[in-house]
Amino acid sequence: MFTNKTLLITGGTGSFGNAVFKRFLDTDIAEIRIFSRDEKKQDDMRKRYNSDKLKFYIGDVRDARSVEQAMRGVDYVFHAAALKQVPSCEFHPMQAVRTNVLGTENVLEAAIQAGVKRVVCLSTDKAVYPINAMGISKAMMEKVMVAASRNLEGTGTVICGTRYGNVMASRGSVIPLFVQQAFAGNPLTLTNPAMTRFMMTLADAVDLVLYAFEHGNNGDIFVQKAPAATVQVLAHAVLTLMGKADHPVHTIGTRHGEKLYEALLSREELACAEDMGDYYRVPPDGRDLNYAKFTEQGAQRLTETSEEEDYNSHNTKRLDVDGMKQLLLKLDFMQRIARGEHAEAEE
Ligand SMILES: O=c1ccn([C@@H]2O[C@H](COP(=O)(O)OP(=O)(O)O[C@H]3O[C@H](CO)[C@@H](O)[C@H](O)[C@H]3O)[C@@H](O)[C@H]2O)c(=O)[nH]1
Repeated sequence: MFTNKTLLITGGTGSFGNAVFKRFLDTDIAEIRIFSRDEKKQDDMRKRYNSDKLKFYIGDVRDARSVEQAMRGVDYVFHAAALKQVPSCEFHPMQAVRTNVLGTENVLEAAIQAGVKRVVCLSTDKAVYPINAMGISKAMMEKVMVAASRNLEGTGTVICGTRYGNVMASRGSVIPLFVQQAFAGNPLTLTNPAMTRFMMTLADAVDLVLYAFEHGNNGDIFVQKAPAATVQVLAHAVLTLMGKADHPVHTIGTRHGEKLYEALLSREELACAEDMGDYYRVPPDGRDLNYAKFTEQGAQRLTETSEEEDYNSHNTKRLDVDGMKQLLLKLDFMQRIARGEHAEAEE
């Protein structure tokens, strides 16, 4: 299916990069290029997978030349390189602009120049109604992606995007933190018990990106319909699975730049989204820059009085403690923790 094809993954040494290349490793793809700044992780991957298909490119999406060099002869791109920590982007917003916005421009320009066939850009729910620098920079990344996709008719290049929410048990996230606090005999720290988050596994995130890869048209953004839970439910589910249902839990308050709930689609996007079963597809705004058209043609389905809501972690399917436990047990990490073993966070 992918004979003689070359795939490039920017940010390829990260958790997503690792998960996605494994899906391609056993196909007939000719080459998978791992592009990242991280020499050490590249070396670890080289030794660990020892595959002729894997090629390693040291570079930075901020450095257009490094991107152009890695892009030569590439057919498909997954653009996963990003600054994604909320606090660090909050303190260094221009670093988020350089990597997430300008870096994306570099990747897309290079991909178009090199005649790449398909590019999928990875975004986050934090880009919808953004309130922190990370989300704002990702929202701009999406705008750069959609704008670039407008000029591609007749070129053979398709650029589209995905948004996903929290990846359960990813490194540095709340699930491994709760587990570690419970092991250490410290109270679990809840920011706000009523705060909700979409719950997705890394496998779900990869499925979503591969769905976009297969079905995306220029400028489309795909999201997966996902369940959500409050952090209180999450904490109780983790503790019950560890056999520590009575472990103390403290409320510490909302952190800087955090929302009570996340949205995967804005109200305006949901109004024109195509329901594809497990996914929503949001096509780009097809109006051109002709001023009259842009200002006079409103979205048909949305009026000021329309009751249409956004798609968010408060109004999606809500998991109770049992449902949350079942979902947690899909994770290798949680299965091991539930058996009383030590486990590292999902990659
Ligand atoms: O001690 C803690 C830490 C976190 N939380 C809550 O747990 C939820 C998830 O927090 P966390 O795992 O830190 O994720 P987010 O801050 O939502 O951000 C994650 O999810 C984003 C995608 O939405 C990624 O871009 C980020 O890199 C990743 O850290 C939130 O409601 C937090 O308020 C607690 O209750 N107690």
